[in-house]
Amino acid sequence: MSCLEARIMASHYYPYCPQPELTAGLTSHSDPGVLTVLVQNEIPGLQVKVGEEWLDVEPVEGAIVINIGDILQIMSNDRYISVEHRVLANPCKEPRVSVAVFFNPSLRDKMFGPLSELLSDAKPAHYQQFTFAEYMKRFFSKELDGKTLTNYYRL
Ligand SMILES: O=C(O)CCC(=O)C(=O)O
Ligand SMILES: [Fe+2]
Repeated sequence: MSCLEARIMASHYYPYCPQPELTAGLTSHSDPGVLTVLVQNEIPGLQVKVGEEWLDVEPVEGAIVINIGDILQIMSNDRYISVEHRVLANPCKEPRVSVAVFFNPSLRDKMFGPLSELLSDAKPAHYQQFTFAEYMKRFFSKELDGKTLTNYYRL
């Protein structure tokens, strides 16, 4: 099944923040789509949540970051787990810049859920079915707040 046809690019600019401890660059979230490809400049700030800990994703020249998104977690019935991440406010004088490309399904009215090939009596579905249109509407009407989208569709 194809599910990567719709690609959306978002650019982020994080200016110098003189009091970074008082705010956030981007609050904690996981990306809703299938995969995200991200490039960042040399200024740090991106963090991923591993267990209860936030770990820095150190910028590496020429490297790209690939995030697993929520709908891949759902389609794989939790075989792949989407990554919760956030960006700290930027304490450096140079701005932080990142460019993300989100790979999403293009069939907005098609039903999505765990792939039937992965399910059996021993491995029941962990998520309900939904259209991608309904799913994205829910994403855009909520806060960027951790993994609430996967939690909403979990059975
Ligand atoms: O700026 C970044 O490094 C992350 C951006 C991000 O998480 C997003 O666009 O979903
Ligand atoms: Fe993100």
